[in-house]
Amino acid sequence: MTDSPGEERAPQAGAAAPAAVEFAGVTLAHGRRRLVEDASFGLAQGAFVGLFGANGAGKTTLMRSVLGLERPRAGRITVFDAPARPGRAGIGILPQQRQWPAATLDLAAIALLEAAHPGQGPAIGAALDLVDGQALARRRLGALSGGERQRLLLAQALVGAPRLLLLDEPLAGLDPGAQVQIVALIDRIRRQLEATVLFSAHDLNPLLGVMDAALWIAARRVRLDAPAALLRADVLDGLYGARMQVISGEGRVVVVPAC
Ligand SMILES: Nc1ncnc2c1ncn2[C@@H]1O[C@H](COP(=O)(O)OP(=O)(O)OP(=O)(O)O)[C@@H](O)[C@H]1O
Repeated sequence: MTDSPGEERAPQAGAAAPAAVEFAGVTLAHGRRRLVEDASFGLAQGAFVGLFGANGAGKTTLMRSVLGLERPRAGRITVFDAPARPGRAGIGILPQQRQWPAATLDLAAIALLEAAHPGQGPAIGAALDLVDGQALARRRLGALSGGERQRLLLAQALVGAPRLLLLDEPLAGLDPGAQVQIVALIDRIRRQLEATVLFSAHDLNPLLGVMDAALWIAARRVRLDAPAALLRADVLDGLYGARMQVISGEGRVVVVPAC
C-alpha cells in the first residue's frame, strides 16, 4: 500500500497468503524518463486487480516488469515468492492488441494456438473449453468478430492454467456488450483457476462490479486502493489528467468526463 491520505485500504483477500506479485520500492524508467518511482504494493492471490493510468503512464511497462522483461532501476519485484525473471511458468499473458498480420487472417485460430504451444494439444483444448471457444478456434481468424478474437487470445493466455494473468487492455476496440461479456468471462475463469488477474484498462466502468482492487499510476506514483477510493472526482482528475465526474443512480456508479 502507498500513502493515499484518507483512502480505504485495498482488500487483501487471504491476507495470510503471500502476495502473488510484490513490488518493494520499485522505480521503472525508459532511458532518462522515469515512469514509476518508489512503488510498493502487493497483489493478493486470487484478486482481480484493475490497472489504470493515462496513455503512456507506464501500464505496459509495469506488466513487462512483472514478467522480468523490464529491469527496475531500483527496488525488487517478487512473483510468487521468487524474483521476477523472464520465462517463469504459471503466468498467462494477453498482450496489448495489435493489428493481425494479413497473412494470418486465412488461418484457423487453432493453427496459431498450436504453433504458439507446440505439443500441448490437451492444454490448448482445456484453455479453449474455459472460453467456450472450441468451435470458434476452427473458424478463419479473418471471419471472427473482435470479441471472438479476444476470447481466443484469452485462451492462448490460459494454456497451462496459469496462476497469474496479465491482461493488457483486453477491452480495446470492443463494443460495450462485448466488453461486459469479456469481463464476466475473465471473472469466471479466475475463480475457476484461482488465478490472480492484473487487467489494464482506460475505462473504469466495465470493471467496477468485479475488481477487488485498483492499481493506478498517476504522476509516476503507483497506488493500490479499494475500487471505491477511485470514485472521487479529485482522484479521477489526477488519474486521467482531465475533469471527471462520478454519477450514481439506480444502484450503479458511472465515471464520465465532466464536459
Ligand atoms: N522500449 C521502450 N523504450 C523507450 N521508451 C519506451 C519503451 N517502451 C515504452 N516506452 C515509453 O514509455 C512510456 C510508457 O509506455 P507504456 O506502454 O508502458 O504506457 P501505457 O500506460 O501502457 O500506455 P498506453 O495506455 O498508451 O498503452 C511511453 O511514453 C512509451 O513511449
